[in-house]
Amino acid sequence: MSRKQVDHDYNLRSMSNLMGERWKKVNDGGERSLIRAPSSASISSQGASAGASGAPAAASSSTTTGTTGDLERAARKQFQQDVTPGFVYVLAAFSALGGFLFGYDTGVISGAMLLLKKELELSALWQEVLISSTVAAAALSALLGGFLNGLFGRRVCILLASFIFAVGGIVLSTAPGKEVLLAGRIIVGVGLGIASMTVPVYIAEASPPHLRGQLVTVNTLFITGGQFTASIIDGAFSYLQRDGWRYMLGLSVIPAMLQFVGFLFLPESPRWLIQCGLTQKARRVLSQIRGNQNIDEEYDSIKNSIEEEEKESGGKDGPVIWRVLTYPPTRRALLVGCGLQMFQQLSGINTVMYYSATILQMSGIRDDRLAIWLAGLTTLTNFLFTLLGVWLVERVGRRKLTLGSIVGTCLSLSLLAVGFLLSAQHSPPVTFHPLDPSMVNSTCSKYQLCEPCMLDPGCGFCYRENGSALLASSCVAVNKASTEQAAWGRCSNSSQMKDQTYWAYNYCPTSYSWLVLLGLMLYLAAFAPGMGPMPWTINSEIYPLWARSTGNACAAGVNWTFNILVSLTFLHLAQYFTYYGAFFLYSSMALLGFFFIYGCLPETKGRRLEEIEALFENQLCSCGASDSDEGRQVEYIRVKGSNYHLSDNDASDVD
Ligand SMILES: O[C@H]1[C@H](O)[C@@H](O)[C@H](O)[C@@H](O)[C@H]1O
Repeated sequence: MSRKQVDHDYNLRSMSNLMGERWKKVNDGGERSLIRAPSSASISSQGASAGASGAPAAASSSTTTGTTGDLERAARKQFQQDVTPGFVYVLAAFSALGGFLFGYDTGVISGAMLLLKKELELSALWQEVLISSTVAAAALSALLGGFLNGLFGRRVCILLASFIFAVGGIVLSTAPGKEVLLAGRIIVGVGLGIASMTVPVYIAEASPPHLRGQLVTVNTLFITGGQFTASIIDGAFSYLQRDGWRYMLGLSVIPAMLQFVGFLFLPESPRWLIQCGLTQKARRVLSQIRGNQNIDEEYDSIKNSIEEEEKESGGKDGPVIWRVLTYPPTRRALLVGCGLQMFQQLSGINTVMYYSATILQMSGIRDDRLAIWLAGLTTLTNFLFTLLGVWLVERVGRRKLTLGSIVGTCLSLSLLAVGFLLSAQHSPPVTFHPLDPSMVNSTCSKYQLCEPCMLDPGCGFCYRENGSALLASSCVAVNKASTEQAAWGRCSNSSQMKDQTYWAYNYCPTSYSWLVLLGLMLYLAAFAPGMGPMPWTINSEIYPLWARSTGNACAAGVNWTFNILVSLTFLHLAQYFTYYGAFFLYSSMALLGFFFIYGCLPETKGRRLEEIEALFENQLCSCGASDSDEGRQVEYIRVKGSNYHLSDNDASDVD
């Protein structure tokens, strides 16, 4: 049914009905009523047909004022709370274990590596390969996940991912050598890629619209929760010098098994079932997820939309990706989805997380173990502020949350950069030039300041501290086996470093560390509620069903690809442009991201999944213009015979 017809068919009768009396049937005896009229912008955003139908809607708008609006909102909220059965929360929690494993497996490796490199005598290259192989495998398998999702459904893919995670965990914890470790890391990466693109889609498809944003964002909360848990486990097992890494890497088997067992009992996405023609099963599942409410209308509307979607996509043949790219609304959605994921990573989140221990060391925490524990503070902050995002997403909407977050991210990155700049400008001089006995790395002795010395990966800064004064500071070669000490001289044996003698690798002692620390905390507070979760949440909702797996697969692939790109280039970037240069670069990326989001990201809050495609019917990047109309989108209440519960799929009228 087109919007034009709908607007003629439905009319607002009386607000008092909403609060207790029954809605009367309108015109054709239809069961639905339109409340709250569309703004001109939202009408036009729904396509030309909507324009002609604005009149009756506008009439009803004029009746919806002041207190009636409040009553309506209160009633809607009440109904929505009444109709949200607990099962959907269980379903979201078990799915989000995939997010937990994502966070745990990507986070735990940094602590494990500290032990691994000693025990297995890993070269720098092997360390890098072990870390990045997982992310590279995830990038590829996310793309494969799109294909598997369409073919076997969401549930099978989540089962497969948790099985792969469990196998990967077992391989890693029992690995006899680095080659098997590498195999284990690749296996885990394959699981990560599939889970990262499937879980948000599954949750979005099972959730009612008023909770969808919140529940999908819970998945990112679990990601950051996994990263936090990983840092605690890293801290705890760092005391176990022998085999500690086996526990760190192996513990992921527990949540993986839990998810696997849980998903043996959880249902397939009803939307995918309908798409596959398994209609009876879809009905059963929908009714189970909705707590046995009457699901006829929701079922019908999903089914109709799917049929319409298929028709509108041109009924074209060929691979889905081709159809996505040649059909303008999905092509635009894909650009927005991939752009968001790209800017999330270009804002440097993983560099900041990875670099947090060093930042803490700069601020004077020299004890390694304490630095590891305090790095846990970074992951905790990330987690807590993601929680804020879960709370905000349905209150302020995706668009405002993402925009606010990227502005804060951009500013705090600039603050971080200024902190590094001031540290560099006040870099302590090298005052002592001992003769390198082995002449292994003579370049180190050429540096006159700490800054260039620490930017050279082959050198470190050895100094003595007396109060706030630095004495006898020298630049010496780093021990290739462990960056925790120098290759020779005073700083070559940590247990013998007496008289307030310290070894600084990768950082310089500075009195501006507080600024860097402040920048770090502000960065996490700004990034975590919006830029962290929103790219995943928004991607799970912006594609029509036929394009959803493919769209999410591409966007997840982009996320992993930029993740690896940013983390692998950071040290080189710092070497050539210095730390402040690198952070200014991330900050400019965030600024670009702001313009992109401002211009191109429409608000999807409260809309039914099948309705969102219409938001991409207009030319891309014309969203900024409709900002002022955001709060005035169309909202519907469906009244079913004697059952006048607000439907959780209340926008189905527009189909
Ligand atoms: O959304 C997540 C989250 O923000 C994580 O903290 C980050 O490590 C991931 O790369 C990102 O995709």
